[in-house]
Amino acid sequence: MSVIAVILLVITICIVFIPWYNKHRRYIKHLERYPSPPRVFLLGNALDFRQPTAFIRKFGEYARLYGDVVKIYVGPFPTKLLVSNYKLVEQVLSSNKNLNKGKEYQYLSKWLGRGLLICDGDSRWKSHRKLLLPSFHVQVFEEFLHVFETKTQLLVRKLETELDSSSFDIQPYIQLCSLDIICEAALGTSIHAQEDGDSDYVKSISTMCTLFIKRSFNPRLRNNFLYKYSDVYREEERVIKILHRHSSEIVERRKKELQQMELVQDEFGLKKKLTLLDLVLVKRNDVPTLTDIAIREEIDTFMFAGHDTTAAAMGFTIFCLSEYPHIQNKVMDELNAIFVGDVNRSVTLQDINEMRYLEAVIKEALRIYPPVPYYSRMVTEELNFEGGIIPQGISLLLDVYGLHHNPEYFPDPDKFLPERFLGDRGPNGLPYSYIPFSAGPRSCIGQKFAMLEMKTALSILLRHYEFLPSTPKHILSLSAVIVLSSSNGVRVRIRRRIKRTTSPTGYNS
Ligand code: HEM
Repeated sequence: MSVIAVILLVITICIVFIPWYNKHRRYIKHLERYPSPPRVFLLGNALDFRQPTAFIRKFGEYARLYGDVVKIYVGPFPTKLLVSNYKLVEQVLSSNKNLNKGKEYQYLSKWLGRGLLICDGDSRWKSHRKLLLPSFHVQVFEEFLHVFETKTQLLVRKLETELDSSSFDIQPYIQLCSLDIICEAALGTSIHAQEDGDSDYVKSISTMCTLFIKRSFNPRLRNNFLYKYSDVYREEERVIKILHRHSSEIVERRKKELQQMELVQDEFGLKKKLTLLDLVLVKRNDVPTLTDIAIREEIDTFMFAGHDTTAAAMGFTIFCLSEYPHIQNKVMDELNAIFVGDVNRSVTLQDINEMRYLEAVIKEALRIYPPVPYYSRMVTEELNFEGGIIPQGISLLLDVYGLHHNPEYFPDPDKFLPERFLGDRGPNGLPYSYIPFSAGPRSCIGQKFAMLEMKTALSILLRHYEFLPSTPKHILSLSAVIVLSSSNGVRVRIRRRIKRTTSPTGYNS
């Protein structure tokens, strides 16, 4: 190697390595007071997260052994804090600062671009959120009830094949139903996921989630340069093409249809055949950053953020109901009073408002099994917390699962007790201890949509079927692949619910 080459190498090292090293030394200094689990040289704690099923167990163990703010190393330096400290969670979520998501979210950026979920919390995010918010108004949702209903009726028919099974995994059924719902409600198009679960689009969504988790905790794949030479990268390129082609085609088709439609404008834009995409298309001229690509990104975001989460919540709610028959009976009493024994009557918004106990049941299932068990925020403005500093560049991993299972906030945390949610003030008067939809400025925009979808779908399913525990008893193996799932399925048994003959209303099994 020539002298010049050596000098250039030294200069490069100085330019790249020294600032990088200094930044991380700062982290070490400021984060000194937080404990950390034992780690491996250069790899840090990465080896603890080779399996998605390890997350819940490992994070639980970290919090138990090291406290409610734990330093995590992914590589040679600390980059994350696992946070289940109520005060810090409140400080982060309620603030208008530090609205950027953690670094891991970038790994979804090829798919979701700068869509609402993963974009930085800047003025662009603010204007898009403001524009999209009216699309999630309850008045708009009345249009979606029909979609929720027809897709759930199809699910009811699909489940008939399981009537004789001693147990089966209900999750894939619900997942496809939820995908059908979000596609029809968000895009106004039917992808017939329940009829063709093997479609490339459906499979690509699930592959993307798996690739994301592979990258998040693998130091080699986290490096953008090395990542480009991996199999994971090639697989990602393949599925992204499928996902983008699908949503772009739909956006283009819908744009043409809208031009041809005779529009009757109301305060939300359209009166008939309203979809989330229509609402965005109608309002696009108000926001210059809402280009064709940005619209596709928002639609991809709805697809991603809106289907797996809701499916997980419904699957776990059904599992809880199968395990707690007396609670299922209470839900049925409520449904009997509302539908007066009619299995087929359509659900109205008025009915939904009356389903208070079912709502408490769903909320309690969201507590025990939060569909997004962890989410993260990047510290962009250093935080003052308990007399110390959390420096810029650190990612805060908010431990929703840990908070929801903390006996201090929820006595008997593993018990399914919907009654916790029947009062007006929430379960304990501590709003940041229960955050399945996050909270504050970047909370879930689809929360009301999801609750409406779940209440409609569950009220239909429960009028048709009784959910029973599987034999032998099924123990869930929880796995956090962005969204909480059970790696051995969500197994239950079903029995057709028969209308009671002794009483004018109600059902029996
Ligand atoms: C039970 C169902 C759902 C759960 C548990 C859930 C949970 C969450 C959580 C925890 C966040 C914050 C994530 C973070 O900070 O990284 C979030 C954000 C978001 N959710 Fe949901 N979600 C659900 C359903 C939906 C639905 C149905 C939609 C759309 C139709 C949706 C769209 C979004 C969007 C766009 C954001 C980003 C909001 C922003 O940053 O401004 N979600 N959701």
